[in-house]
Amino acid sequence: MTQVVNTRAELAAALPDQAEIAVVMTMGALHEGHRQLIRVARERSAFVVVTIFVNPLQFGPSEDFEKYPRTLEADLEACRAEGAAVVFAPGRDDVYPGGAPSITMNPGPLGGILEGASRPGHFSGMLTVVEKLIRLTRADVAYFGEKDFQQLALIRRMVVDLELGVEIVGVPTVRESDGLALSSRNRYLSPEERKSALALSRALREGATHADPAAVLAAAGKILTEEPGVRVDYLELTGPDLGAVPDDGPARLLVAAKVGATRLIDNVPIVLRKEA
Ligand SMILES: Nc1ncnc2c1ncn2[C@@H]1O[C@H](COP(=O)(O)OP(=O)(O)OP(=O)(O)O)[C@@H](O)[C@H]1O
Ligand SMILES: CC(C)(CO)[C@@H](O)C(=O)[O-]
Ligand code: BAL
Repeated sequence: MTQVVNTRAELAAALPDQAEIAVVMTMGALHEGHRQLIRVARERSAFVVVTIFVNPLQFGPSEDFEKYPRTLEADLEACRAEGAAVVFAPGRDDVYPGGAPSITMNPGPLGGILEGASRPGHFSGMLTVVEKLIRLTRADVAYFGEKDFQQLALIRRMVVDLELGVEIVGVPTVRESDGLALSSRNRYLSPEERKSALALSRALREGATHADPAAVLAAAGKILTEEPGVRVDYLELTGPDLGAVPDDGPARLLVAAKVGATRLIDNVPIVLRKEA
């Protein structure tokens, strides 16, 4: 039985004293990517809390907070089907009882690059709510998708730097059979735009067939520039922790682009090899 709670008092009353508590945080409009996070959490923990909250603090003034898809009934159905113990779907006042907080998280240098450069304030708002939700849910372990790779890296860093005492588990990106990374924002795409959006995953896949950094970026970049419906924000190769590109070994290839009015992100792991 899945219990649905809306206030922090109801949430506190629903949490167990003994069992391990796992949390999957979402902004709703649940898809197979979210469901995979819940399934992975359920494999280990009997008590999984799913949070559904469209956090105003992480949206810029010209971003899509108002039009972000809200599909609560279908989301609750998905949480029930995946065996969540509790769904916490708070209102704004339950998360920010004093109104917009005056003290927020500083994401540090890692928050200023890639997504952070394009979305000022986004990571501060994201970390602020994630820290709150970790405490409100009394989570022992929290699951996040690799689709939002920089978000995952920042959360790991926050948990270490602030000693939050919660385990963070990353879950590989779930894709459609044609490669498109599942995202709630895919709903914004027209059929034509959806075809263009496939260039992101195609570019990453093609890039990952190369082992030399320049060849990786050239191959991925070629596919993106050949797709007229896509405007690239960044295409970057980094270390596995978003640091410097290693000479060889694991790295990450990340892309962000606008398809029509919709901004999409994707990334893949990649293994670099020194040229002989
Ligand atoms: N395709 C996916 N595979 C695995 N995890 C995912 C996927 N899409 C989202 N997630 C994860 O689900 C959690 C909640 O994300 P969120 O509710 O923002 O969904 P989203 O699809 O990323 O939405 P948006 O399109 O707004 O970015 C995050 O940890 C996110 O990384
Ligand atoms: C982690 C999160 C739920 C915080 O609002 C959000 O950034 C998301 O859905 O990825
Ligand atoms: N999926 C990350 C949350 C956001 O784009 O605001």
